[in-house]
Amino acid sequence: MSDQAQIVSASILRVGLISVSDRASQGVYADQGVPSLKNWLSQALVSPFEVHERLIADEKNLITDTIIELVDQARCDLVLTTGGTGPSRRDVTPEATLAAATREMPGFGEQMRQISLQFVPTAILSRQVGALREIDGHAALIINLPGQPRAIAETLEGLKKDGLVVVSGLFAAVPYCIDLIGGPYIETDPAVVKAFRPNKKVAAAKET
Ligand SMILES: Nc1ncnc2c1ncn2[C@@H]1O[C@H](COP(=O)(O)OP(=O)(O)OP(=O)(O)O)[C@@H](O)[C@H]1O
Ligand SMILES: Nc1nc2c(c(=O)[nH]1)N[C@H]1C(S)=C(S)[C@@H](COP(=O)(O)O)O[C@H]1N2
Repeated sequence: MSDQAQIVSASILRVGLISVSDRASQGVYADQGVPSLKNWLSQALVSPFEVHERLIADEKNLITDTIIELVDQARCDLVLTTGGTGPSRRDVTPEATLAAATREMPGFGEQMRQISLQFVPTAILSRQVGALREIDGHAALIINLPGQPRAIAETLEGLKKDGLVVVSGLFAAVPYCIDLIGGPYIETDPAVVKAFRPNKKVAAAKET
């Protein structure tokens, strides 16, 4: 690992939240995507964070532009999208995400489908991806989540039984990923999701 990757910042985590929904963006139903994401983050994160919210239609260029704006202008370290990952013609969030990305992080999509299979057999219909957008002096992790509001907690938190983790939630890997791309140090409530950091040097750097 490079020295640069060891650098951790004490600054606030900036999170972009994008709800991708034709009907919620037209007011046909109230958006539950962004509120569910905010609610989950407020329970899971014990370190400071701020959110930048967007509610948009399932339009590929609009989704790509919104991700780019949140990373490049708002300087978000993490962008979570919800909705538009399935096989319907209007579901274009994965393609739009990859259009904004510099590198894909295939493990996020793989793990999300593993988790979701514990809840619904239709998990394999989600084409959700994880990716990085890296620009001069800044980088962000972008993760697609399914549109069903309940899927947000399911995929981020994973499956627990009698207090034990049966399938690890994908957020367990997010803090270390943010460390590695030079973002702020994130701490979670282990009762919601336990952050896993294999490299003790990063944790030690944070304590000094
Ligand atoms: N932002 C949202 N707020 C509330 N419920 C939602 C939202 N997005 C999706 N859902 C619910 O989850 C289901 C699956 O989400 P999906 O992203 O496939 O939406 P969809 O069927 O393409 O419709 P739309 O884009 O109009 O929300 C939706 O049919 C809807 O019941
Ligand atoms: N955890 C979880 N994952 C899930 C679901 C769900 O309810 N919970 N729904 C599935 C279904 S029915 C579909 S079609 C795909 C794509 O959903 P999206 O288009 O709303 O993103 O996500 C799948 N993944």
